Amino acid sequence: MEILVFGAGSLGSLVGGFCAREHHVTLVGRDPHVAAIRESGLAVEGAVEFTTHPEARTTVPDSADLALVTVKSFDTPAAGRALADCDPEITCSLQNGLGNEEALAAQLDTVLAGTCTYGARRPAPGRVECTGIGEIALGAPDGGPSAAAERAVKALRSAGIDAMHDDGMPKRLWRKLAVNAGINPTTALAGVENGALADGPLHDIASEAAREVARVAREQGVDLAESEAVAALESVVEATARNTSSMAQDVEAGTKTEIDAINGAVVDRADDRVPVNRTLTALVRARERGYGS
Ligand SMILES: NC(=O)C1=CN([C@@H]2O[C@H](COP(=O)(O)OP(=O)(O)OC[C@H]3O[C@@H](n4cnc5c(N)ncnc54)[C@H](OP(=O)(O)O)[C@@H]3O)[C@@H](O)[C@H]2O)C=CC1
Ligand SMILES: CC(C)(CO)C(=O)C(=O)O
Repeated sequence: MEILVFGAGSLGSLVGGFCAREHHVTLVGRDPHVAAIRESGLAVEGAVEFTTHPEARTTVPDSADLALVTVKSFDTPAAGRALADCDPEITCSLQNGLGNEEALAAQLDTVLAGTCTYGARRPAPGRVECTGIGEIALGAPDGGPSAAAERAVKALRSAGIDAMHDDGMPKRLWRKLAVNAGINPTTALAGVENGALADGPLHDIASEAAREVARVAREQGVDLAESEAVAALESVVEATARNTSSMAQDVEAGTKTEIDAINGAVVDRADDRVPVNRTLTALVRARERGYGS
């Protein structure tokens, strides 16, 4: 299969690296990472170790069977516009947050929703570290069967990725949103690892944020119980206790966060009051503007 990974950062390099062992893969990213891969290949380290040689470039190729989108959510509209030039048969978001599929579908025909629980970081150009083996779930954004998802899952599985087709993606996306809405801003603002949310006041803030997400999900017709959202949050806190969340890393580095697609998206979609998500959104936006840093 011709697989294009748009956004060769941490996650894109890891997933693209796996895929390159079985398929023709083009990583679209930025220099110096792209230049290093062209020079010496991509070294995958950590929980899995191998070197692979995907094509790497800074612009999209002419065509692709499957495009995996792994830019941060604020770059999704630009990714959609760039991908329209090569018109992939199937495009799938593996990103966190809400709204990525809609942004891609504004430019592209067959768009799938995806969630990914693999962990990745990029220690240096040409290298990517797998910080945790997880799974990728793909499916139609509105749920139901999808031949495109079946095809994409088959391609990922043949490359050694634990991938599955889920015909209930809306619930899966909202459950992951509840986890990220609880963990990411709370760890970012408190400057702590995920494990600090296991109990005490930070647990209370994160779990109330997750409960609000479940309430908004139900307003949107997605049957996510508050207890299920909190249980998902607690299980990820335990499994990723030593992780510094992506938002905590972004705030620490002074770079833009995905707050708009995570807690901001909950606030935008809420019919009712969501005070914890509203407050977390405002505080992270203030940090992005340099307040309190
Ligand atoms: N890392 C992880 O373990 C996981 C991440 N996710 C989600 O996956 C998504 C990606 O995360 P992550 O990999 O950590 O983010 P990164 O910032 O590491 O990767 C995104 C990459 O895309 C590049 N990029 C953006 N726009 C373009 C463009 N137009 N052309 C070429 N390259 C471009 C960025 O470059 P630049 O920074 O220079 O703009 C960056 O290198 C997020 O939504 C995240 O929440 C989900 C599960 C796990
Ligand atoms: C699951 C979690 C919270 C792991 O750190 C994550 O997705 C992130 O950091 O963005």
